[in-house]
Amino acid sequence: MSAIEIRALCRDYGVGRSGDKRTQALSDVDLTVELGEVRGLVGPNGAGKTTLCKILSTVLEATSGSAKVLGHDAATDAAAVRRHIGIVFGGDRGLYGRLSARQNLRFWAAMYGLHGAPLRLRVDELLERLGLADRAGDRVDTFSRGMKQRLHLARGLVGDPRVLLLDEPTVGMDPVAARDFRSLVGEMRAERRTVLITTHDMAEAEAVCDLVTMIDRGRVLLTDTPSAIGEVVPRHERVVAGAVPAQTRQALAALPGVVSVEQEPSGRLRVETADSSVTRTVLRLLVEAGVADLSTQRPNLEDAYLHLIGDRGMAVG
Ligand SMILES: Nc1ncnc2c1ncn2[C@@H]1O[C@H](COP(=O)(O)OP(=O)(O)OP(=O)(O)O)[C@@H](O)[C@H]1O
Repeated sequence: MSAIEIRALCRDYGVGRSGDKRTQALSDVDLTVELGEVRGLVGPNGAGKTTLCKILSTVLEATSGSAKVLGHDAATDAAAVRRHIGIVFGGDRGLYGRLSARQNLRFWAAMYGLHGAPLRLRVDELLERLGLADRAGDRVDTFSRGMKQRLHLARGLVGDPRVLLLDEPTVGMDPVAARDFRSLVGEMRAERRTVLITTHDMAEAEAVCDLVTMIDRGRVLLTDTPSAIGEVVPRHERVVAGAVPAQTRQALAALPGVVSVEQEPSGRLRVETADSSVTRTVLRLLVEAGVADLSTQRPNLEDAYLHLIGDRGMAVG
């Protein structure tokens, strides 16, 4: 049995009163996520990621097709699906700002049917585990975004779910908070929980996901490991160099086998080459010109995203 099994899933949003066109948010989506896997779902704004998460979490019905969690159908067996999933959204949605972290968690634990000593124990364990114990009694509206996200994750874990849906979990977090959050996702994997994480952030998908599914305009484009997806872009190698003299830059641009020479926002020069022998020539030229700030790169997931989807809805960094 797979953790998530989606077959021929379609979802249309209705016609407005003015009779304007229906939006097909999901078209014939097939997706299988195995137990214990961390799967990324990446795509631009409006790709259908949230719609898919909503169907899996039983708050939205599909127009046709099926979505199953641990073998339970989200449409016909919603109560069983809800018992097995935890849902974590980005931002402030779903937190009670005027209550403390502990009060929030106790409320949700009660919603999951816990009470008395087991409820208190579970809440205190989660506060401890997510590094919120020191601030457990403080109002949530005094929390930083990273702390709110950890509280969201605690909320998602309160029912001890086998499957976690994380919808843009690190949106708006600073890099340190985002890194901490990603290491928590690593812990979820170590506990053999299945995680489906939607993100715009390619670095995040690359850092935490076993497999990534790219989706655009409601259709699945491809599913593969982050590094294999990096391979779908033309296999140019890349040299990035800082403080390159203008003369050397011109010489590089004129070299046969150099595909492009561009300045990055950081001011460094990015040289794409057709193959590794050209890369060696580029490196030699740069070293001879006294350039010390040098690195070589292979295409990554972000390049693949831009190649396949373009820069619609892309959030970089
Ligand atoms: N309630 C709704 N009524 C009508 N159309 C909707 C509704 N919700 C979503 N849509 C449309 O369905 C499509 C998919 O939206 P969805 O929110 O699932 O995308 P997304 O990939 O989550 O985007 P984002 O990254 O912006 O959150 C979009 O064209 C959107 O405008």
